[in-house]
Amino acid sequence: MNAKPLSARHAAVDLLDQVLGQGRLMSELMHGAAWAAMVPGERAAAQRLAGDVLRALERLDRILKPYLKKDPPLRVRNVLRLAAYELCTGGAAHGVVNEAVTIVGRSGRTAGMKGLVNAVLRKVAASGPGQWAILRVPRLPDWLRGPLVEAWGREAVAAMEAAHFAGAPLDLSAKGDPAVVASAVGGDLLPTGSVRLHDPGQVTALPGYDAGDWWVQDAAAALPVRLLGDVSGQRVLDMCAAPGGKTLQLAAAGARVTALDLSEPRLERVAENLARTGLTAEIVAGDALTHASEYDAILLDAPCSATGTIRRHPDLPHARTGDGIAELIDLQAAMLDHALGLLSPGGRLVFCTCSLLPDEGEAQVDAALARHPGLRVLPPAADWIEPGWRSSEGGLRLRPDFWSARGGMDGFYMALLQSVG
Ligand SMILES: C[S@@+](CC[C@H](N)C(=O)[O-])C[C@H]1O[C@@H](n2cnc3c(N)ncnc32)[C@H](O)[C@@H]1O
Repeated sequence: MNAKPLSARHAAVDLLDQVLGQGRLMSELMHGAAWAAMVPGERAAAQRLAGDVLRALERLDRILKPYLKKDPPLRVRNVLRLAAYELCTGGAAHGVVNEAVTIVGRSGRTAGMKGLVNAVLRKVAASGPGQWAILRVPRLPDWLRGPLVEAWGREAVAAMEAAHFAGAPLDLSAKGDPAVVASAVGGDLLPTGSVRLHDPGQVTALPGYDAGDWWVQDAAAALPVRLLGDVSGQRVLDMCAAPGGKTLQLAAAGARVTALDLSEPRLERVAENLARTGLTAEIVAGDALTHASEYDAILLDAPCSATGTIRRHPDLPHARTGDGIAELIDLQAAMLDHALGLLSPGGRLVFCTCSLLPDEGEAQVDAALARHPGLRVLPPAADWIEPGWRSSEGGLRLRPDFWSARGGMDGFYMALLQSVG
């Protein structure tokens, strides 16, 4: 007999265990038989619940602390965190507490703590909602908070933390006229041309999904391609292309795109996205550091810490520790150097990263200017650029606390480069 599919809460606790216990990212985890057996609505609910708990982790631990004399095993703590989140945000106590006790009871290693879970949650049901309303916005873990405070100051980081806690709306990029997409899906047309939905429901059920009229892409992530200007008919290399949001933009703008990426599985997503939208690009599996050809323009969306995407990936600050960023910085510099050698005379290159760390953005461009005497930053010219976005070396710095009244944007850095002489 087949086992009963996991409930959303049970699957959410499994996700929390692996993110917080093993440093895994949620995107790596939502595969396999147990996930496939779940009803789609339950899968989405599990992902949402785990994400909400990770956003609120510090606040939940503060609420639970007075009721825990000893530190419980991680799984029990995660069951308590999830239930506390639901109790503090309007969940019905009976159902929430019962399922928490059931989940703990399923494993011989935790079954002995059913009574504790029940008792703690009864107390949280009474006092938690009042505390929830007054506790501070959860802070980022120290490995990230420290460098961000150094780069942007305490006030800016507090505003970023508020943006991370608030989560992100859904942004779409249109294949054709964004005003038509905005009206079809009932979204807002942003000044930069993206379409924003605050309460989208199921993405694949939105009008125009099957027809490939749009794709999901954060408003900030849609800007690097726009810095390249008119690419119609030009040979453009999307040097780190997968899953392909920027490839789609380039193809929709009429470029002859080569979509290069090291990861074949990730390139399958590029192929699927091209097929759904009816756009074309040459897909190449290969290493950006050895790729050889010549291009009129190159988009280098380099691998990075992804610290700009935390609004959408609240698991990242908890699953990561900051290890490996120095290697990424070296890789970004090597990719940039190699990319400059692939440009035809007068060719343009956009370097960008979805990072909040200046070492992966402003400092990377400063260092490239020092290494390449003929290299220039071309200050981007577009009516949608706000003065506060410009950085001193000539690039654009976007942060999650920008556009707060509109619902924020991902953190991103981008600069338009050209070699002269
Ligand atoms: C930030 S993601 C790219 C996102 C993509 N531009 C988009 O908009 O959908 C970075 C990509 O770099 C790829 N990558 C990492 N090392 C690489 C290498 N040496 N050569 C080519 N691609 C690489 C990764 O597989 C990953 O897909």
